[in-house]
Amino acid sequence: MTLCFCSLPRPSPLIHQPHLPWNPNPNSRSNSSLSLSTHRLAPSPLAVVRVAQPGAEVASPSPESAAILPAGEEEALVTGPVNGSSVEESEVKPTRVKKKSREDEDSVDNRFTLRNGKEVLAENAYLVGVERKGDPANTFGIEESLKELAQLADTAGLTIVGSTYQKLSTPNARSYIGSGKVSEIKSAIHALDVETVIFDDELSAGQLRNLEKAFGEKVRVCDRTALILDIFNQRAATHEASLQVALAQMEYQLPRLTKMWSHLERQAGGQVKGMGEKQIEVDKRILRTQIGVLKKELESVRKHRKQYRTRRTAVPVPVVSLVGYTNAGKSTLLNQLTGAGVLAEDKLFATLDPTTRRVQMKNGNEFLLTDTVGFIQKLPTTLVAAFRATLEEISESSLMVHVVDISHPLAEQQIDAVDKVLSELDVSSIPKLMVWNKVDKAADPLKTKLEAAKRQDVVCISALTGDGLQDFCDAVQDKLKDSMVWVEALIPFDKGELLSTVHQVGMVERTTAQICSQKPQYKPTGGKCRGPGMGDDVCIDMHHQGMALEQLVTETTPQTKEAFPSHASTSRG
Ligand SMILES: Nc1nc2c(ncn2[C@@H]2O[C@H](COP(=O)(O)OP(=O)(O)OP(=O)(O)O)[C@@H](O)[C@H]2O)c(=O)[nH]1
Ligand SMILES: [Mg+2]
Repeated sequence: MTLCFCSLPRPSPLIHQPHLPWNPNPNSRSNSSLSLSTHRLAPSPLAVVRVAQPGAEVASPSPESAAILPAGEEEALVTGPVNGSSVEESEVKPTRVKKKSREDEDSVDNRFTLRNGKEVLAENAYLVGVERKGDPANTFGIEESLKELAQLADTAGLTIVGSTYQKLSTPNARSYIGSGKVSEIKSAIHALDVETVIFDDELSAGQLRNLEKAFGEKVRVCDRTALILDIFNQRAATHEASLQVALAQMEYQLPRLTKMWSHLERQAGGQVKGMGEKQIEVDKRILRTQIGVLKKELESVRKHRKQYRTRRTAVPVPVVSLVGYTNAGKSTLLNQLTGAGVLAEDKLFATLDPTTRRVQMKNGNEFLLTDTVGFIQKLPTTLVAAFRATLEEISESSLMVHVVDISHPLAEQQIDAVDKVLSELDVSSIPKLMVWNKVDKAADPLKTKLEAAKRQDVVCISALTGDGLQDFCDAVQDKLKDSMVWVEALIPFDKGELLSTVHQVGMVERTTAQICSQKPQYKPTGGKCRGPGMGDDVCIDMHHQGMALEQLVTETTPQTKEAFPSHASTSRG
């Protein structure tokens, strides 16, 4: 007889697939929730994207961006998809383009860069920040925050031509920055041919409007939130991600609709003011309806996703989710361990959709590893709320692995920013393991490793070179064990096939020969217990959590439903 000991995972790890069955075509235009969109209400992307239309060189997604085109002789009206994201046909809006001379065409051609398979016009962007004196929440420091904003702008396809910041105790209610700074930026706009001014903090509708007035209507003004939303919009590749981004954009747009109408007012020479006010109300109502429809659709996507994951819980393999600051190396780690081949690049928000893959450890144990969307400081709350379905992957995992880019000068601040977002999610009860990644890039890798060794719950790795991955798997296994309970169980000799399942889903601690006659309480009802000399039964001791073992036996081997669980004695370990 053989007595073995193993552990089983938390009872409800939910498993999912990266591409959901109800989304055969991620860029499908059949999303009914968006059909209410009118061209005026659709959030306008920041980047200008080239469309494949004969005779049209550039399609501008918004009236503002049309203005950035070099002055041309003639105007033409074309329709075309703005940026290839999942928008409805009805959203495809007429956009103004200019027919240009060959010289103009060449110069515009040179400014297009390829972003996520789309050609994006690299507008000249100028960055503006405010350092709030004595603000304890401002852990990043204004220069670092602006550096990150520059990275975001680069990811969105913009060209940074300059930046500035101002120290203020409180931002100006009307223009966010002081009037002197506004004049300084106006000069920079002329000198550097600036087309977009991006503010590092979220601006109110009034501030946006006033700054646009101050800088002139050819200059687009936006904030960090709009930039992040725009990147998400560019990157959304699945139906679910597109829905979530659309919702976040509409929520962001709702209080800012006045800005859009004031633009039209300018065109009409201020003659339609009263009508405009009425129109804003109508627009807001339409937008609210759209938000409601989107929320409903997302709720059904969520339910679908949940049902799908529940079906996969028949074999409760633990799920480990990778969380962390954007660009920390989560996808690289998933690729190294599983060969998933997901996109990993030196850009912010490379990943939007979660991907789950099975990790097989050397000792035969398995866990599922889920790559998730990265976080960032000042992450728009609308985005966190809209990505609820995606972020549920984290809240339903057995273990969270917080991946940190330890070579980054602001690693500590990034850790705090991630913890802040996590505190908004319902994940405080989930065990956490911290991984210091990119140790190969650290100033002193050896010192960093020694520092990690001193700390509990920290593993030092290089996802790129593969250094420390075995330590990582061991640490994951140890951590998973913490969330399991100890179970001692007898497997009847003639139910030996259960052993492989038990090894797969639990952690076998010990295997011992056990003579049934000495432990009559383990005598199986379904199997035949053999006495000494007649054969061995298998008695296992394992960690599991309550129903997991019952589920395992019930759902994977119904014929042993009566025999196995009734002979497993459980105790919290
Ligand atoms: N030197 C070094 N570079 C790494 C390591 N891990 C990841 N990188 C690089 O860091 C960049 C970002 O890696 P990703 O895996 O895309 O990062 P991520 O956390 O998935 O980023 P998001 O999807 O944006 O949240 C890529 O250029 C990787 O090659 C590492 O251990 N060492
Ligand atoms: Mg990633």
